[in-house]
This record gives sequence, structure tokens and C-alpha cells, in this order.
Amino acid sequence: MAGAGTSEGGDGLNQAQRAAVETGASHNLVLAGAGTGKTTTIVARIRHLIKGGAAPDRILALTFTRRAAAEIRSRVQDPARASSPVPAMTFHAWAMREVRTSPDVFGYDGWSVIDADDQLQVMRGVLGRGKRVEGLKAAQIIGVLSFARNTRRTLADAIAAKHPDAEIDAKVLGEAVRAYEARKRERRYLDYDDVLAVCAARLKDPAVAAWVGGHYDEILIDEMQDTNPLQWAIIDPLVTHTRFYCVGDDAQSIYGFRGADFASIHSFGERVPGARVLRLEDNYRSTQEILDLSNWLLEQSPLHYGKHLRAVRGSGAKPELHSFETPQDEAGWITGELLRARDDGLPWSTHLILVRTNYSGRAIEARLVENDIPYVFFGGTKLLESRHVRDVLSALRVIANPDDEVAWMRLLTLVPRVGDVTAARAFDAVLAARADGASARDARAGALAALPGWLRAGLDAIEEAAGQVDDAVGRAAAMLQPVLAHKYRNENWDARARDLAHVERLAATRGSITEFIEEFLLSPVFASELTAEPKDGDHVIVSTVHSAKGLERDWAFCAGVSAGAYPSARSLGDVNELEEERRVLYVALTRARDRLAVTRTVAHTPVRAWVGTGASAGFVEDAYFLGTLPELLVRETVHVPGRAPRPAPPPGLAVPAEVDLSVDLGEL
Ligand SMILES: Nc1ncnc2c1ncn2[C@@H]1O[C@H](COP(=O)(O)OP(=O)(O)OP(=O)(O)O)[C@@H](O)[C@H]1O
Repeated sequence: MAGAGTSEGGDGLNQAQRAAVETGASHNLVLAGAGTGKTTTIVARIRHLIKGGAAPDRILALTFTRRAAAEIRSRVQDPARASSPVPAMTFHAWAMREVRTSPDVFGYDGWSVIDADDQLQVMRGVLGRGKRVEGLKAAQIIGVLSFARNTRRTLADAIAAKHPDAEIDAKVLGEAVRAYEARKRERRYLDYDDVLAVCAARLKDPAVAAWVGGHYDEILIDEMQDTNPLQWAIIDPLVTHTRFYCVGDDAQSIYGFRGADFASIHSFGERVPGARVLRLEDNYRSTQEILDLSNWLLEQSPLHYGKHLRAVRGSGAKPELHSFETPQDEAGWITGELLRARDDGLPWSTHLILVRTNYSGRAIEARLVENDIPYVFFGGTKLLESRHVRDVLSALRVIANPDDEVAWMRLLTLVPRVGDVTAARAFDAVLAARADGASARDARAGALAALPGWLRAGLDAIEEAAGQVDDAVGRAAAMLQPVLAHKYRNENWDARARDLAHVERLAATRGSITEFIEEFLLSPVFASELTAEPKDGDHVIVSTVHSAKGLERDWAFCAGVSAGAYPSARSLGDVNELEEERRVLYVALTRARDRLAVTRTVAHTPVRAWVGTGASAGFVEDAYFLGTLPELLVRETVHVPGRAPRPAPPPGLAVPAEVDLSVDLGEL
């Protein structure tokens, strides 16, 4: 079995890591492969800065997820010294914090942040008012608009990239988008992309850039490969005012669909004058056999990553490849392995199960539940995006921003016998009263007079508790409890009620309703992370690959690595999407320390997909990543049971019978 990773020096870092931690250059990019210690290095760098005298609050760590931010904070924090924590947060959360703490500089005071679901409501409202766009649905328009903004392309270019075959009337689309933007302005909404766009726009002013940059000695960015051009537009103007320390792996870039351009990391040196590029090449996580399979996968790519991971830990067991007939068989085998390991004394926390999508994990989750195996799912529904939570938040949102039409409509239509028309009329009355100078409370008193009294009284009570956000959440949940218990009576209401208690707890330390909602919209927490109550904290992790960055476990099961899923049939025909799919599988394979089991269901036919329409259309043949896998790299087991041949029919049945296939015409 592999030995422990060897580190030189007393700080647990190897030479390349130490050089990366102690670098004296103003700007640095640590370009490194999976498991080579990027997180270790970023944490050591922050400690190094603090040891060198930097105040923790003059350091900023930007991460891709709330979990990664929490991990950095906890690993940096020296329990012996109660120093103030280093700010570590997601890019969006930080941009919003800048906007909120300096309204004189950024403006947008009193505007509300809306998420994808609200954006869709606003867009549907626009399309419903006669701006129909043939060829694109509301969600697709929102998607392509976001892609254009994150990649800083024109909408026409984004359409050409995302919907090359759609026949769209550009003028009609342009009008719909303008109407959508006007609607957002009118309602004082900032969507997810606006938060970054406001920052990027204001930072173009050199005085603003100097002022913001002046707050930090160093900004560290994790997962730099997933940074998109809009985020670069925030980084660029700050380069002359603070130091940047970026860490990334081009082979782990899996957010191209959101506009990230993994190749931009290669031009870091040119984009950031004076930048030093440092490399980490020794993998401390996995055994060489696991890395051999991961290296092979990257080598099959037409892109040149120039990466070849070496295992400090040396040799171990070969990765396994298991083929099953159905996803249920696959799930059954995985759970069987977990139970066997448990019998052998291994804790549940030995295991990580990686799935491609929330949906594809269902069969495995069902088996885990059936076998009473404690697990936490990473990925899935974001707590603040689930319907019942949104219902309760709508009551808080109308207090935080009385002009919030989407929230008003959601709240009012929860009231029994109130439909869209009555709700819209009540909302218009709130707006009219406010335009006449009425306070929010008086506006509600008039506009909601014809609706049940509990609504007005409940909203007044929430407003009174607004400074104590958990209390405000509790009051909103209590006000809506009867209607929600009825609405979700057949949809697991008890579990939903428990979620609401979690939301109340999350709100406890937040200063205002706006701060609370924005923080959790911009850096989401997954419902399952909070609600799972694993025994003794010992549990299996099931994670989508996109939520698995930074994770590692002794055993990793990569499930559903079947033809049609890796790459997904959707991405066939587009080389960029295809290569992104390869990187998704690469992230999955590189999570295992000792045992990697790749499982799949066997395809009965080669994967062929019809791609595109018009002249460019055609069938794309099998592009399964493991189609050409050399035998030597894995130990393969085929679990498909041989089917017993069907017995021959009894002699009387074997005579071909003619069947009446004509349709009954009835009265015709
Ligand atoms: N110098 C070292 N000596 C011993 N172990 C190390 C060293 N550096 C890193 N490790 C260990 O290697 C593993 C991977 O490190 P880390 O998670 O920091 O890598 P990473 O580059 O961020 O990985 P990924 O990008 O794949 O998530 C961890 O278990 C870490 O503790």
C-alpha cells in the first residue's frame, strides 16, 4: 500500500509549495494539478501574510462556493490566537458587500437582488405583454442573456454560440430584452449578473478602483480557471492597487457553460503585468494507478494541458471498472460495498459517491435510505430556491422592498381565493399609495383592506421585527403556516416545515432582511447540507461532480460513467462542450485517495446523437470517453447476469395468428 506523503521542512510543505507560499512577486498564479495542494497552499499563504504582519481584514479570499470559503476560514483561523477571521467569500457575495457598504460610491441603495427564478418571472411578464420571441423560451432568453453578459459578448454573438440553429427575429428579441431591462430598473431589481456588472462598471473609474483596492494588501482567488470575463473586468482595474494571488487548474475548468474561459488562465502573465507563474506537480492525494487513469483521460484530449500527475504516495490498487445492466443494479452494488466496508470496520466517512446530476443520483439515494446508511448530498436544490422557502421569503421581501412586484405576487396569490388579477390590483394599489407619499404600512393598510386581516397584521408584525431577522423569519413562517400546510399537504409538508426552522436559524446572525436574503441567494446553501442529520456526524457523501471540487475521500465511486452520460449526449458535436465534459470526469476521478471504482451501465447500442438542424445537422457517432480505455489501466468486472434463454412456446402457440388491426370507427 502507498506510504504517507513526504514533506520537507517542518511546515508540512514541499519545496514548490513553500516557494509558492513565500513568493515575493506582487502578483502570482499558482497553476497546479488536482491534489497537488492548492488549498493547502492558499491557506499557508494567508497564514504567511498574517505572520508577516498583515491584518486579517486586509486580506480577502474569493472562492467559488460557500463551502470552500468556510473551509479556508476555518483552516486559517489559529485557535490559539483569537484574531479576527480572514474574510473569505464567493465573488458575488463580495461584490454585493462592496455595493452595500458603500452606496455613495456604487449607488443602488434600496434595490433588491433577484435570483434566476425571479428573473424568469420578470421575463415571462414581459413576454406575456406581447413581446413573444419565436424560437426561444423565456428561460433560454435569460440563459443566453446571462452568457452574453458573463462573457462580455454581444447578445447576437451569444445567440450564435448557444443557439446556432435557432431562427430568431433579432428585432423582436432585442425589444424583449430591452423591455426586460426596463422592467428590472423600474422595480429596482439587480439580478445575479448585475451585481458583478455594477462593480465592474464603477471600478472603471480609477478613483473607485484605488479606493476599493486600497482596502486590501492581497486578494486571493481560488479556482481561477472558473473565472469569467465579467469577473476579470473586476480584477483588471484593481491590479495596480493591490496584489493578486490566484490558484487554479485548467484541467478542472467545468463552468464554461456559465461563461468561464479556462484558456484565459494561460494568458495570466500577459494580462497581469509582473505576474509570476508557479507550478505544483506532485500529487499527495491519490495512488499512482488512480492518477494513471486520470492522466490517460486528459491525454486523449485534443487540447494540451501539459499535465502529468505524479503520486508522491506511490503505488496502490488499480482503479476498478464495473459494468451493470441497470442503474438499480449499479446502486445496489455500490451500497453493498459500503455495507461490507462497514462490517470491516471502516467508517461511513470513508466514501464519496460522485454523480453527474441531481437526478442521476436518485437510484443511489434510494438504496442508501433503504439500507439506513447516513449520507449528505452535495448539490441539489438550494435551500432558498425551494418553493416553500420562497413563499416565506416573499413576506420578508415585501417588507425589505415594498416595490418588489415578484414577491408581492407570490405572497398575495398564497392567500386563499386570490388569483393573479386580484393580486395585481392590490400590488398596484400599494404602488399608488406609495407614490402619494404613504408609508409602507399605511399603503398596505389601504391596498390590502379587502384581503384577510391576518395578512396585514402579519406583515406589520414582520416589519416590527425586521431588525431581528430570525424573529422576522419566524413570524413570516407562523403567518403563512396554515396556507402552506394546506398547499403542500401532499408534498411532504413535515419536511418542509423543518426546512423553515433551518432558515430561521440561518437568519439568526444577520443584520437585516436584505443582508440575509442576498447572502444566501448569492452564495447558496443546499437544502440537503442543512437538513441531513447523520448519526455521530459520520456519513457518506453523495455529490454531483460540480459540487465536489476540493473534496477527497479514501474511496470514491464515480457512478453512471456510461455512454451517453460522459460526455452527455447534449454536448456531442461541440468540441468545447465535449472537452468540458472530459474535465468533469477528470475532476471526478481525481477525488479518490486509495480506491477508485468507476461504475456504469452498459449501453446496448452505440451512442449516436442527432446534432443541430439545417445544413450543419447530422449524426455524431459514439464519443464515449472510456470507449478506448486500455485494459491495463483498470480491473474490469462485468456484472451483467447471463439471461436464461426463453423456453420455446408450446406447439399450439407457435402457429402465426392473424390479428385484426383495423380501427373501430364508431359512429362514422
Ligand atoms: N506537502 C504535503 N505533504 C503531505 N500532504 C500534502 C501536502 N500538500 C498537500 N497534501 C495533502 O494532499 C491532499 C490534496 O491537497 P489539496 O486538497 O490542498 O489539493 P488541491 O490541489 O486543492 O486539490 P484539488 O484541486 O484536486 O481539489 C490533501 O489531503 C492534503 O492534505
